[in-house]
Amino acid sequence: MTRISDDELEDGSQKLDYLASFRLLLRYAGGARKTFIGAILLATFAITAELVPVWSVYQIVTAAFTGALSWSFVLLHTALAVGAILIGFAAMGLALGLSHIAAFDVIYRLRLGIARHMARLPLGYFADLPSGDAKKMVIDEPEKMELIFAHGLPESISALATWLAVSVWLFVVDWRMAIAAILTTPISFVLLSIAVGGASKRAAAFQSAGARMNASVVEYLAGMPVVKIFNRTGDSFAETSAAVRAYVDVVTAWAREYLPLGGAFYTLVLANIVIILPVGLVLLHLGEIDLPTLLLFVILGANYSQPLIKLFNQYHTIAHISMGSTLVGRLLDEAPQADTARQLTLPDHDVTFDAVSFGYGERDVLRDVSFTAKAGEVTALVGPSGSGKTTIASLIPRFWDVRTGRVTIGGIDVRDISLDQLMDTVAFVFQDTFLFSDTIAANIRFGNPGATDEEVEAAAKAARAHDFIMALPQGYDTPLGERGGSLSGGERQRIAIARTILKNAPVIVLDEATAFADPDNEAAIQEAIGALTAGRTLIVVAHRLHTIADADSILVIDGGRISESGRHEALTARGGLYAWLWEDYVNAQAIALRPSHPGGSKGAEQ
Ligand SMILES: Nc1ncnc2c1ncn2[C@@H]1O[C@H](COP(=O)(O)OP(=O)(O)OP(=O)(O)O)[C@@H](O)[C@H]1O
Repeated sequence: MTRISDDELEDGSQKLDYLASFRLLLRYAGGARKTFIGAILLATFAITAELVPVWSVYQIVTAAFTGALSWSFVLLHTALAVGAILIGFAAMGLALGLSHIAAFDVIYRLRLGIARHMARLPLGYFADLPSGDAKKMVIDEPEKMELIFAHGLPESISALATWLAVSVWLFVVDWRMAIAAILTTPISFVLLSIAVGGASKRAAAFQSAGARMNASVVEYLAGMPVVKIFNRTGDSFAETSAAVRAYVDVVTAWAREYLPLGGAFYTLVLANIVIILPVGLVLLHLGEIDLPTLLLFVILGANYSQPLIKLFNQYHTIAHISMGSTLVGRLLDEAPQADTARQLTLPDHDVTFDAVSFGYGERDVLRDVSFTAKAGEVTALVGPSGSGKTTIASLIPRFWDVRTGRVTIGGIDVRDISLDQLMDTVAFVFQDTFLFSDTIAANIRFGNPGATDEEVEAAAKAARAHDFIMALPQGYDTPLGERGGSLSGGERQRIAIARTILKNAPVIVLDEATAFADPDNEAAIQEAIGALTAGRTLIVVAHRLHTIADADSILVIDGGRISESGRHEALTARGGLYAWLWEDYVNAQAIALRPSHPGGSKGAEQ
């Protein structure tokens, strides 16, 4: 899984992988490599050009002391200084332009790579991935990397290159003064590495506290109806407020640990004047250096470690972004689902499970499941909650792959059928119907983008959805709210069935919703399902047992195994688990429909 586990989050000692973003950069740089190198060279040139005025002053002062000063000399060096400033300014602008072009190129490729990779992961993976996480991976995290790729990288490398070049120059001018100028730098770096080490240990806790705070606020807002109905506003807000407090605590602890040493670093890096000046004055007094050299070190030496501050300011950006880049890296390392380009002709559309075992992670859920759902028949999966019915259904379109055994369609292992062909062959109606924020017609047409208006309407009629659609003010052109929120649950499911009818897939898997038990809707949904059946392999995960009393085959799932199978009459007569489930169901229905419950089954749902 790409999410950082709770244990990792709790354990603040998890170290940051500072190179995570750079690894992604190398992987997706492609043709942008040259542009990046160009940007770095230009930025180095620009920063070096900033030193020309200092060099010019040094030359003028030296000339003044040696008696070689002339107006033309001063003018030449002034012109050089001004020219260098202008050229440096232009070069830096160009460097940033290039680094942005390269960064957006890499981020575009990275986003595409993540999206392509996600499309090749088992579909079940997304059931476990909160939709916010998916967006974070594709949109937000790559976006943040722009700060590293477009700014951090060229600025850091050019700052380091410039610092090294100036160091060499200072050593060439006078090695003793150069040592005096550089002396505080190693000490300040030792302090910084201690500060960074301490802060990086808290990085995971920092990220997790931030993520929890966000999640808590979003949940608080999203769960407002439930919070209000149960009158838990105070408790619920207390939890959100605790999450915000926890974040503040982590940030404060981080700041307390980082700031003293971090502050000492910034002070020391720029404190070399306290060494340069006394050492310089002694050497001047001894006649070892001349005044221009002392001035050069005072002007240049005192500030020359400034680029290093720029470099280490990037540390915060990199630390902030590395955790996200690590998650993106882990997502990209998830094994994709094996696929084949072969287009096969399936001899028939019988679906067979052959000694299938499967589990989520370490946990076994299905054990040695074998059955055949015949084309043209209705096969029902029934059993207690959590017995594995939905899991069996989800192995058919390869939402997950089996652990052992095989699932076949027309005798061919689903893993040998291309994913494209498999998706064309199998339609899956989910318990939780997903509708897009688009018109009703567009939602139905999603099953077959080429369908005409007449075909869309015919599918809606077959799904018993046409009448309620026509009763809406804009009919088929009625826009739906987010996730179809403006329709009732039963209406949403009939739209989903219409979409499936239009898809016209030979194998249909229907994970029956439990929630829509009001009699009108139920009868309509039953008729809609009837329309799906003709000539197809229909596999229904059934909760309301009377809906499958006529099924050609009923498989009773218990603890991940098939405990019984047969038709309704035979199974009820057998007196086993199915008979018990049926009796239980009939009793529950009788209670729900008793006149003392005016709301009927709806009342029972509350
Ligand atoms: N994505 C998942 N990750 C981990 N465990 C899962 C996942 N999906 C289901 N499970 C577990 O697998 C077992 C079987 O779940 P499944 O949804 O197949 O049961 P079910 O018979 O369809 O239940 P219900 O009738 O309540 O829908 C359950 O214990 C469930 O907690």
